[in-house]
Amino acid sequence: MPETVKPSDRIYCALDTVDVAKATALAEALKGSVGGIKLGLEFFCANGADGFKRVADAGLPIFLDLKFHDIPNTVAGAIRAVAPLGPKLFTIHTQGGPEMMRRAAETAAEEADRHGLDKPWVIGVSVLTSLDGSDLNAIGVADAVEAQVARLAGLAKSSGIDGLVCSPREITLARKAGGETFKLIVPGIRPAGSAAGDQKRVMTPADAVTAGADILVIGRPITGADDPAAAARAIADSING
Ligand SMILES: O=c1ccn([C@@H]2O[C@H](COP(=O)(O)O)[C@@H](O)[C@H]2O)c(=O)[nH]1
Repeated sequence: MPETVKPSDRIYCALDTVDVAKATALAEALKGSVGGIKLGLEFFCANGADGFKRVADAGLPIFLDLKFHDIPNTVAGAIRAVAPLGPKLFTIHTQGGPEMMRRAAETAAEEADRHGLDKPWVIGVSVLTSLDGSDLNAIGVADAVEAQVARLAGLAKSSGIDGLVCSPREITLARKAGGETFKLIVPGIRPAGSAAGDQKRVMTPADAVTAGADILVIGRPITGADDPAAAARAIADSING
């Protein structure tokens, strides 16, 4: 992403709700204050493609965060199913392995071509921001979070996908592994004084942008505010500052 990107354009607001009316109202209210909307498992499981289209009608780019994690053939099929919706980016799990990531990249390109759409960014989730080193150890990963993210970033890059979801604390090492054009999509963002909730690896919006994040994924600090658009604008101003 070029250096001239407006701070608000870097913010994608996560609308984690089952309520389509609430999500569409938020998407309308946030126009001009954020760069895009993230729809994830909670929203999509409840509302599917029709719900996606209703939110997309607000006109903001959509990040479809379904974190596909399955065998290559099944992930390719899921990508074929969501491609016609035209998300700007979508997620798969890097832990699905190199063959799955290669098939995902190929399928996304083929389907975009077939439907006459821009190719979506295929983004690999590395280590969820709700995990820390002891959680990794509990699932049998002996390495530190940083080493595991660096490994998965290198694998994502060599498998031909467009970027990585990582916590703000791993931006520098993920950039080193992926290079300048590799998109870094970063949740675990908390303005100073916000509750971390279930996020374990967090940073402020300004520090994450300074570290090199392309997109900041921010949910509750915006959606839980009395005035979500004002909260998003305050976050963009904090990045400017
Ligand atoms: O590692 C990850 C991957 C995805 N997410 C998603 O980002 C948002 C964060 O919401 P907050 O309310 O700002 O915590 C949420 O939709 C997650 O599914 C993540 O947090 N970490």
